[in-house]
Amino acid sequence: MATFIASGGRVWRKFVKTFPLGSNLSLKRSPTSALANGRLSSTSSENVLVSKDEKSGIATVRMNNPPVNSLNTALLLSLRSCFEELEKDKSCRALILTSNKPKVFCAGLDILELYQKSPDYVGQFWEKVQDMWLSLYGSRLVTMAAINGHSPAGGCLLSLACDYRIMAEGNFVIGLNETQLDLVAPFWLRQMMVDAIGYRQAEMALMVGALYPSNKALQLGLVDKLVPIEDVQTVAEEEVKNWLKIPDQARAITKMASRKPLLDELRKRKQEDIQTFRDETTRESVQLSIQQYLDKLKAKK
Ligand SMILES: CCCCCCCCC/C=C/C(=O)SCCNC(=O)CCNC(=O)[C@H](O)C(C)(C)COP(=O)(O)OP(=O)(O)OC[C@H]1O[C@@H](n2cnc3c(N)ncnc32)[C@H](O)[C@@H]1OP(=O)(O)O
Repeated sequence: MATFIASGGRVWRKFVKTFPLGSNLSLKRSPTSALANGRLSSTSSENVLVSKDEKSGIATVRMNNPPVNSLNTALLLSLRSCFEELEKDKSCRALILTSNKPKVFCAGLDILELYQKSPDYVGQFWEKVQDMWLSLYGSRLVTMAAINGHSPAGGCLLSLACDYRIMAEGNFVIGLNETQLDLVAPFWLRQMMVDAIGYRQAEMALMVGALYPSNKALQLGLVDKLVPIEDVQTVAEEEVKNWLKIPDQARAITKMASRKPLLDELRKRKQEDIQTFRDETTRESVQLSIQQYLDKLKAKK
């Protein structure tokens, strides 16, 4: 039986303040997890579970927002807060982002946050998406997406913001399907897709809102490695350890040099991007498409 330290370090005490510890403090870990050998700190909010191996400095962040980890306001705030706290924690060197519920990594933005809401509300919501992305994409840490299930739209956004993507084999999809909802992926999301799979493939994928099965995603370079679902976490930990053989400072400076232009561009155009999102999302025809998409999701059952 592992012992969990809920307030072992500065970062965790802060978390306890931010997220009152709930009944899920006894974070479940895969018995094969390499972190089982280290000293583990853990804490939890209701929607994000965090554990950190003190020896290696590897944190695992598990999204825990049933049923499908859709990114609502609360989850976006928790993720951002968690990324920022880990960033400040000098002993933290890497972050593995995964789902506490295998089979769905993240279903993307919570569509209900975009449906029948005021322009001000959706504008504020979009700013939370931007801020969460800025904190993950701009992180000094090694960031690894352990994609243990479906990862459409905002789920793909989270994955693309990481340095490396390991996905579960099988019948899971990933991609930017925004146009299927009558939405247009913003420039910074489109750019990450171009950077990952190249201009032509990204252009086609974005236009048709393609969702790719994991083997096709590997072929395109949208993900970097495919493994059986039960091995996703272990392989992510092994991969992180390889990355950590590189000196942190040189790796982080190199990462920032390549990401700074896109980070700066969003910072500069933040208000314009919010305005576009507000205008587009609240358009009557887009609201109708969102309603139809929601109906289609419900009819699936
Ligand atoms: C620049 C200007 C413009 C800019 C606009 C730019 C926006 C760009 C950025 C990103 C946009 C987005 O992410 S838009 C979101 C896009 N997301 C998607 O298209 C994913 C939709 N979901 C799915 O495909 C599936 O749920 C999937 C993830 C594969 C899991 O399938 P499952 O069979 O396991 O689960 P389901 O039965 O489908 O779902 C369980 C319940 O969760 C609900 N649900 C599923 N996905 C949901 C979601 N995203 N938001 C809310 N609710 C969701 C379902 O309706 C069910 O509700 P009940 O029936 O009540 O139980």
